[in-house]
Amino acid sequence: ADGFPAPISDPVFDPCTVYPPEEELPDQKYQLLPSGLTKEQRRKALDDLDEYLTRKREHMLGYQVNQDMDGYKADLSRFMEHHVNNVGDPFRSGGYKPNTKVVERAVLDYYAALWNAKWPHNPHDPESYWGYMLSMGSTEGNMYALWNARDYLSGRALIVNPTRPADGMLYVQGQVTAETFAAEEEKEEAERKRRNALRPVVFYSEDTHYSFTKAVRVLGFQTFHEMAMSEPRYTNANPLGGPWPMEVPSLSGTESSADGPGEIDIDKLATLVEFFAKNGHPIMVSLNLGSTFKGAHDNVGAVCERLLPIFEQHHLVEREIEYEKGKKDIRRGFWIHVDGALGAAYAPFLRMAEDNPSYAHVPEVKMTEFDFGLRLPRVGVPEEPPVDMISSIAMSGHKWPGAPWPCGIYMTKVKYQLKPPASPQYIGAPDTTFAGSRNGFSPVILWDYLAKHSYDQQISGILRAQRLACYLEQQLKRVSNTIGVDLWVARTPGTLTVRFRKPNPELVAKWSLSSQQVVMNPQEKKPQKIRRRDYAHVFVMASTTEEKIDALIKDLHRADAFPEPVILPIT
Ligand SMILES: COC(=O)[C@H](CCSC)/N=C/c1c(COP(=O)(O)O)cnc(C)c1O
Repeated sequence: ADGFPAPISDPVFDPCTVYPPEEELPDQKYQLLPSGLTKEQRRKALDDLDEYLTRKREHMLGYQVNQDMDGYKADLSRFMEHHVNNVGDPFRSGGYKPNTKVVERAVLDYYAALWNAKWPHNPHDPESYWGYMLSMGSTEGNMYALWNARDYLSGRALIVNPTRPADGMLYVQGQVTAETFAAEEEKEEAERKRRNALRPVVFYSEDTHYSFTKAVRVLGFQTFHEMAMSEPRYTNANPLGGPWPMEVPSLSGTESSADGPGEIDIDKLATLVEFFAKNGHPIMVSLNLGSTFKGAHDNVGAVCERLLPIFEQHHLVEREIEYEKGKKDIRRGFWIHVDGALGAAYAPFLRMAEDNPSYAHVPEVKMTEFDFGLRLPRVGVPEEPPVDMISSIAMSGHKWPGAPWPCGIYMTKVKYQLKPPASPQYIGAPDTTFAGSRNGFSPVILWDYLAKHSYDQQISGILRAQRLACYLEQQLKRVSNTIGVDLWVARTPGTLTVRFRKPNPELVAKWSLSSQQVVMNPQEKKPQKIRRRDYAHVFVMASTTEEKIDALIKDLHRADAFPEPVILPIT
């Protein structure tokens, strides 16, 4: 009608009638036209968006992301003038020169030092670290860890035959040499285990982030449950008894894991791992350091101490992988990954505070060792060097540190690093990361954050947050007593989040409260006897203040705050 070219295709119906209504930010305002928008329309739409985001930022309490943008705008807005792209390996300059790889390397070195890795990166030293900054959040880091572990444990070598064109890719299915199982009396049994030796199985707890379910699907990496269901000899042999659980059970609370601390049940993990290890399968375990809903820290140290003897017993500490006739490689048969999306950013500083009396920090629970420095003596062969137990760590940059968009770090060691499946000449660097084009702004954001916050400031920051989480828990308990409603207030010791009964939708939206429904009695077979609870949680981050908590508490005192029909009086 306005003489401009009409849209290539008209909408079959008005988008504003079907998309989820955001009263505070109507779709209408953001519809784009072939003619573009006038300056006034653009300005108004952007002003409204800015106002909405400002209001939400000031009230965001429900997710583990720091809202404090720490003045990045002042320092860094000038970088919006640049198209940066860190395509290719961070440690190779590559063909695309407008990149910030020098900054990315500085950030990676910083965390390598923090996580007790051998640094700087040296491609010729198997023990030195390798890593890269993620263009997504820890979903990418965890997915890369699963890919890394899957190919490492299944004996695959992505080799580029020097005589082939540089982008040649060849998967060679390695074989675990017969010597590995030579001690087995029964040859047929040894042969069966040898066949399993390149069929890895992954374990993670029921409190693990949903991105793992997605990642194992994408990668075709079998969980222990899927392996058990696909192998007839395993299907009815769950060592825990009864049907195989989908994930490793978490520790139980008074009734079930629903009201438990959110940590993995190490006894059950060990029993499940043992079952597959004794059948010859290599093992991947992912552990949470700051779990999604309860902020729980799996006891990484205790898990490693429990599993190493199992790995020793079933030839999973050192295995010979034969690529081609006579070409052998000694590899691990286990991979422990730490999903430190939230906690890998602050756990080192908690451990420093515990070890330094000047911080007068008496922890509710000591923070577990979790990084590349975690080494355990060999069980069967004490003369051998101790075993470094952790193979990879993922961390989000937008959670505890608080980047303005998803980003993070994946870190492993050169000895586990996949040879790049392709070496495209046109980027001038090996394609060792997950993404093609990679965010080059995130390294600058994290660099600026780390340049501004000394270790001392970071220690004080995490101690403040822990104290504030305790304050929040007390205040919620007081609300519960004052209004005479059981709000099921709970905080796992040492974590930054408090969970409680989900309030009404208006308050959930106002404070961006993340919520989750749990079944309190999952063993119950009669549907009418199943008891569910709707929980919300607040995460205390650097941007969380006592004032914000007090304002939330005030809202929770409102008569309509908890409209639940069945409100159990305090017993
Ligand atoms: C419900 O909360 C979440 O899904 C948040 C990310 C959203 S924050 C706005 N957690 C993501 C997360 C992830 C995925 O990280 P992202 O890809 O950065 O979202 C991996 N591991 C753990 C333990 C996580 O908690």
